[in-house]
Amino acid sequence: MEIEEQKMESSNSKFKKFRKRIFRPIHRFKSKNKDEQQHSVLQEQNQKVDLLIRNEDFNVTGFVIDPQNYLYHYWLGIISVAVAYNLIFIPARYAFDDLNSNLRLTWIALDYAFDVIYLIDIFLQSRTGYFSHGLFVRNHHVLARKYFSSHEFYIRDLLSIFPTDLLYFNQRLRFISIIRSNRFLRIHRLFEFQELTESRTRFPNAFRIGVLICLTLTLIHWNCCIYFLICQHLGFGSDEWVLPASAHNETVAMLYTYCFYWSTLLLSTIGDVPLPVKQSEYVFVLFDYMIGILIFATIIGSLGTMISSQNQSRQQVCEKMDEIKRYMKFRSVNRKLERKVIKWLDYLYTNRQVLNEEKVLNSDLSVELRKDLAIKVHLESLQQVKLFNDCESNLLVELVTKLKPIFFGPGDYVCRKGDIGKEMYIIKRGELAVVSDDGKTIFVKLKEGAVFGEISILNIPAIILFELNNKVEYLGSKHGNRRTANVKSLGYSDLYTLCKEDLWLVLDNYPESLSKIIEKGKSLLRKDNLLDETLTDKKRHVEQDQLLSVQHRIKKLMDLDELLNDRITKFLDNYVDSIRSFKQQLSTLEYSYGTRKPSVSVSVNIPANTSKLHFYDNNLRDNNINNIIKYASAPFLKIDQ
Ligand SMILES: Nc1ncnc2c1ncn2[C@@H]1O[C@@H]2COP(=O)(O)O[C@H]2[C@H]1O
Repeated sequence: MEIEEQKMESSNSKFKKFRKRIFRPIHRFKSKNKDEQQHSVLQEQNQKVDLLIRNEDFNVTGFVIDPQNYLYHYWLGIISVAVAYNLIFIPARYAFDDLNSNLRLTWIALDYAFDVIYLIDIFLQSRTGYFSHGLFVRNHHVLARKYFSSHEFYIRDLLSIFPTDLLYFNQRLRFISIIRSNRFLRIHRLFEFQELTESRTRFPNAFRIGVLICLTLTLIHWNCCIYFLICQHLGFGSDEWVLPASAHNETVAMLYTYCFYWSTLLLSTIGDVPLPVKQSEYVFVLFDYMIGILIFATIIGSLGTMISSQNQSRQQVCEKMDEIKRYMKFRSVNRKLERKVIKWLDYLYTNRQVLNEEKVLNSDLSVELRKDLAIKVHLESLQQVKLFNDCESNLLVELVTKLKPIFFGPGDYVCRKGDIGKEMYIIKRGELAVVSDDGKTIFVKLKEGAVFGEISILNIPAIILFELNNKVEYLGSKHGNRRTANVKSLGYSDLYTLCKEDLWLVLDNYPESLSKIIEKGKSLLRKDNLLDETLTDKKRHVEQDQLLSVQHRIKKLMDLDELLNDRITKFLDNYVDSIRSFKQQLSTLEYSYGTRKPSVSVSVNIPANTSKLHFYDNNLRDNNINNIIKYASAPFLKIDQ
């Protein structure tokens, strides 16, 4: 009895301990109020996040692959070949037994070579970095831990390399390829390769068509294998639908070709194949037709999308052109101008793929990427510009981001003599000319890389500096900020413009380059005798002042503003003080003289920097106290007793 009681007690205490262990957390949880619970949940979450973001996760600890690297892409290509091999040859070898048994050694070699690739792929996946909180995790311990604890590893990758070939030792399953079909599980790597290539290729549409063809051929191939298996199962020549009895004597190549042909006819829904006889045959054919319709719809749909996406830009262009034509008709534009506009649009839309460069560049790109792209596209052109030859490279980089594309047609004037210059031009493509006023005589031809329109925006001038004795004097360029010549486009030309404000904003930070550019501008003017060099020292000083950019002027104005504020504050202080003292002295006056007419002298205490105010102190003598009070609002009065 005692023993039994002891047993009972010990089992009870064990149960209590067990209960305690199980329910302790629940009790603890119950005891907390809702806020506490939420707090603890948050804390747990924070701890998790803390676990996720540790500095050492981002440290380089060993070999790690960056998925954005081309090496990763190449590897995906290799593993995709291995997957494709299995997808194609496992069903083929299972269906066409001769193919399997005739080349047994080759298959064994290929199978295990690709298995090695599968194994390497597992290793590489465990070393593939990823982005966490915007940073690249490159600690291989962290990567491996994450990969080997993931479902994907167990369900897809490990299972796909599971050595099912061991079943070969079973007499009934000897060298039956289908037992290796777990290798299909690695198909996600094939899709990954396809997606990555699609996003990276320069010919996405051609690639998509290629993928579509491969997919269709694979489906036809599988269907062909299934058809052959069904024929084998039902017996060759057993009815009209299956392969004829003579198929026994045919080579594998011939049998495969026939089955592939049959499968293509069926899946492409062309038909023209023997009608099914047995129920199982009907079911198979029906199933095939349905798959065929799906394939057909996918092909047509994909091709349609591709073609329409290619035509989309052309269609948009046509719509725009129609709109402009409608407008010209509505406004009764004459035929000549209309023809010119149409010709221009035609050139613009047929020769230029990118219509709105700015829009494209400003779309989804970061500021840095936009800058990089602008540098790549324009820097070379800007480096060719002689005006900027000796300038700092950073200046060019800054200027590059300010360039804007502009196009001109044959005979278009880019600028006319006497116009106010607001931008300079860099020729990207095409030919322009400096021409006489009537546009017939060509003085100079300007070609690719040349720059023009810089003179009027460089501020070598001030338009009018002095107006002494009714005589207007000019400094620097005799034309001031006006265009010095007519520039005409000879054919179609692509130019980049750089506007005056942008240029000066950038040049502000590069004073050395600024003086070099000004010197070059002067030498250009000197060549055409457009530079007034009879500058006195004073004029030079004024010239320099004129060269100050808008920013400098704004800064000066702001300084002036501060100075003015200071003065006003001082002035107000003085004003208050003098009012106070005036009131004191006035009350003293009233007290001393009573009702007698005061005889006072008023001295004006004006702050040094204040302009003179006219007070009529003589009047004060004649007026009474009220008059004095009236003048009290004037600040600078000091009344002596
Ligand atoms: N003889 C010339 N050779 C090359 N370019 C010129 C010549 N004369 C004028 N230009 C350019 O034509 C431009 C007309 O506008 P700008 O005066 O601003 O700047 C002028 C120069 O860049």
